[in-house]
Amino acid sequence: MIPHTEATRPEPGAHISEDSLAINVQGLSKHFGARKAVDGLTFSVPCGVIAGFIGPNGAGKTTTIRMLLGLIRPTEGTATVLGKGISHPHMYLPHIGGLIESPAFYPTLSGRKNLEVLAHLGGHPLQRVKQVLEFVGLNDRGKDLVRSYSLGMKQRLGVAMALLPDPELLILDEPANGLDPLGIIQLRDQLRTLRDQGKTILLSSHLLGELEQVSDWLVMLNQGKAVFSGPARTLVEHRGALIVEAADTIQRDLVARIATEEGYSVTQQDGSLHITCPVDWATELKKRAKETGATNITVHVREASLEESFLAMLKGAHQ
Ligand SMILES: Nc1ncnc2c1ncn2[C@@H]1O[C@H](COP(=O)(O)OP(=O)(O)OP(=O)(O)O)[C@@H](O)[C@H]1O
Repeated sequence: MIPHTEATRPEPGAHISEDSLAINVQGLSKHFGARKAVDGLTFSVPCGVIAGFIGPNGAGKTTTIRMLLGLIRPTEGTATVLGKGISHPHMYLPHIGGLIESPAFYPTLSGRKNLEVLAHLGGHPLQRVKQVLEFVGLNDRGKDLVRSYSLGMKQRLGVAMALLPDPELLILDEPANGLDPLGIIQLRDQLRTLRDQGKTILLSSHLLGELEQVSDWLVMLNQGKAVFSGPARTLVEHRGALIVEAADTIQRDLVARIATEEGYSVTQQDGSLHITCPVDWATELKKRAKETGATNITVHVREASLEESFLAMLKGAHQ
């Protein structure tokens, strides 16, 4: 499997072959009694991207991650991680690093010692401990006992733990938990560095602004199902808005009618029309406006934020 670099990272809409997928989930379900935590979930993540994994509380993100890490078995469906089926996690676990919920440490050992113990157990070279401590910015606190660490420092140590095996794929569940704003910026840079080394990162977070800045790929979950899986650009471009200024009310009404007939929501704001639609519909709108005689209009394109896209997706708004 060839990891994607800056040059080979998939472009929006590019066809992605199955063997270039780091994660491929097909119809995966996990039921806890009558509760369907994950319900026929299908999505994929290509190699070499940072994939944001988002969804409201209880959407099934952690349950999915637990299945991908081989911690629980699915009720139905299949998935592959690095090309190997999740029914045989020992085939791929040595190549992945995971951080899920609050990682467990030995509180009475130092951060460095915790990593040394894990390196020993996992058969990783001891020099990795220094490298990962430096990478997460904990080198000068490495000698301190973990029980004296702040929440953010424990999160950093958790990321260091996940990096110990120099994994091809990193699965991080809420890694920004407890990090201060500087820590979040540093984490973002660290993730980009790892991606640029060719690694794939699946990252769940409630901080949509953060995910928006760092994700190449997005998987959105709601009630155990994927409501979107694809390049991040596609989503925000698709969910944008057009702000139309017209020379007079007749032309404005003509434009409003074209958009309404197309099924898009149209509102008036400060004398302009606000059309919620894919931003690439601007060309079609201008053409049709001209045909109907609205020749003196200006169309501004406004891409939606990830938050707006996410909310619209959850409401099942017109695409
Ligand atoms: N072991 C379990 N037993 C019973 N129900 C569970 C179990 N684990 C998860 N659930 C339920 O499955 C659903 C999905 O939970 P999950 O933790 O996967 O969601 P999540 O998307 O990670 O949520 P959050 O963003 O709040 O962490 C929830 O309704 C949860 O209560």
